[in-house]
Amino acid sequence: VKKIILDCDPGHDDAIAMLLAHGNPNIELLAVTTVVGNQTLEKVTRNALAVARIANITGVPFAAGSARPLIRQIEIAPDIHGDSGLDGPVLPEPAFDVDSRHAVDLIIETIMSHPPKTVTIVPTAGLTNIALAARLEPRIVERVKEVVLMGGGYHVGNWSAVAEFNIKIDPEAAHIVFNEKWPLTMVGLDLTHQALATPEVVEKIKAVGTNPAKFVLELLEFFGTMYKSAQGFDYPPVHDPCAVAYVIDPSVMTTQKVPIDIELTGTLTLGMTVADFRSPPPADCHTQVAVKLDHQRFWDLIVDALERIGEVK
Ligand SMILES: Nc1ccc([C@@H]2N[C@H](CO)[C@@H](O)[C@H]2O)cc1
Ligand SMILES: [Ca+2]
Repeated sequence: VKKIILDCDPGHDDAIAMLLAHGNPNIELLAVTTVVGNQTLEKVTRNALAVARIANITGVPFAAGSARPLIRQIEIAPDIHGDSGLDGPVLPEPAFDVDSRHAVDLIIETIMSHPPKTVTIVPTAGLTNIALAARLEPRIVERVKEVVLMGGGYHVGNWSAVAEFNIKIDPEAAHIVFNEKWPLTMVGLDLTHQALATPEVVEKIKAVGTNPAKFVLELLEFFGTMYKSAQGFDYPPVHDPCAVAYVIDPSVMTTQKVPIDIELTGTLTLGMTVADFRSPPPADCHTQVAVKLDHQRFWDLIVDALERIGEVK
């Protein structure tokens, strides 16, 4: 079983990533932490607790983290996620309250209380909490098993011509995270733009026939409408579950070792994840990018997770 910390900003695709992590038997969700991104910290935290209620996630601490990027001004994404950050479905009242600890403290405590190389960090949002954790307790860098994040893109951008939202909203935090020597897998837009929720996928989810599945359908409906109007996609790319899917079964996508660094001073390129494919990667290269997704197997994992979650009233 893979033990993970999910650091997220729900967010339609973050919500589906949480359901996948909760429903898949190979994953143990140790903690869920939130950070400003798709919406304000308050909104994404409330959304995370609502998803926990919908999926009946219990016994897992949910802690709120940074309300702002390290240095820059807040950028949110209402054009895609709406004013609540999880527009579309009616959200229930949370079943439990957010943990009293700060997300950064919960991340550190979780990693330091488990054996070395047993906990995976799965960020699906801006990297502010992860950067702060590495600065507050540098020992987590050696101790984590790996970082598997949704973010960046080696040839694709969505928040600028060349930068992806999770990186660009806090590029200094991303620079810290990508330059620590922990094993890091970047599941970027190059990969996640293949994870389209096509009508066939929607039919399979509909066939599950439970309330959590209905919630996912309502998320995809809104997300799809906004993606069409804002970015001209016929079907929405569901980014964040791709990072969880890699942790579940690395063979669900191909990867390539490549040095990556983050642009901090470019006028046109701020927040770009610059992958240097030029020469064979150095022997000590600790980063890799995700390239090709097995679309069928990816969506089968999500349908399977929903089937295992079953009905929740
Ligand atoms: N336009 C847009 C902006 C932000 C996101 C969020 N950021 C990442 C994709 O860029 C995902 O984690 C998703 O939650 C998705 C689309
Ligand atoms: Ca996200």
